[in-house]
Amino acid sequence: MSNTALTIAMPKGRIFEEAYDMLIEAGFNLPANVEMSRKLMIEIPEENIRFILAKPMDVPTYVEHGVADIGIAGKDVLLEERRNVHELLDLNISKCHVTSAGLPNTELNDIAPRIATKYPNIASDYYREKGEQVEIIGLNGSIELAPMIGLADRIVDIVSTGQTLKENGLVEYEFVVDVSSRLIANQASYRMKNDRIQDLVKRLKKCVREG
Ligand SMILES: Nc1ncnc2c1ncn2[C@@H]1O[C@H](COP(=O)(O)OP(=O)(O)OP(=O)(O)O)[C@@H](O)[C@H]1O
Ligand SMILES: O=P(O)(O)OC[C@H]1O[C@H](OP(=O)(O)OP(=O)(O)O)[C@H](O)[C@@H]1O
Repeated sequence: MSNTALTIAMPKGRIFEEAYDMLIEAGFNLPANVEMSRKLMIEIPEENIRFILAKPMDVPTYVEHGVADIGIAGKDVLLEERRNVHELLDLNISKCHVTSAGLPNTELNDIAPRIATKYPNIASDYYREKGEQVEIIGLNGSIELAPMIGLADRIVDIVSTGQTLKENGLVEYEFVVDVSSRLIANQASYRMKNDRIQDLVKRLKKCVREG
């Protein structure tokens, strides 16, 4: 098999640790304490692979533009960003779901209820498919605040343990979509570096935990 260079975009933050553990298990000799350092590029010369550390939402952008051949991204990010990338493998890590939530016992009576979210595309797709007209209010984090202080009637956001909703007195209303992290590839790299990419998929597939 050829030893063409591969660039892999890894998300910093929440997914990083689980993805790192999987790569180590798959035999990639990543250095320890990567996340503690401020380095944004890590080379593994013996594999001719380099890793770039990116903001989770930016990973599909690097991959679509071909500056990374491969990336790891949450399904939420893929649905929101709608980038032209090839989805290779469900890594089954960083599992959570997208939901609508709000204050308990509140009906949506308004003509266009306000939905606060950092996923404007996922939220508008969801309500459009239901035939409901809504006003989307874009936020970047602490989404749960929005119904508590009267900025929105509902939020559309990630739920994992449910602790954030609970601690802020909110309840789930509607399930939107399941989320886990996926291995993605640039469309051209997938064709041109297919041997290398298939080898990577094979190695990681062995490390995917079901359930
Ligand atoms: N509470 C959670 N539990 C499990 N997985 C989560 C949770 N929240 C988010 N995720 C998954 O992890 C990915 C990255 O989340 P993370 O919070 O690290 O990034 P982010 O939301 O872009 O944050 P920041 O803007 O702080 O970098 C999300 O795209 C999603 O797939
Ligand atoms: O169900 P839980 O286990 O409580 O997790 C859900 C929380 O995790 C995410 O927030 P994050 O920690 O990324 O912070 P953010 O408010 O900056 O988005 C998400 O937006 C929820 O607020």
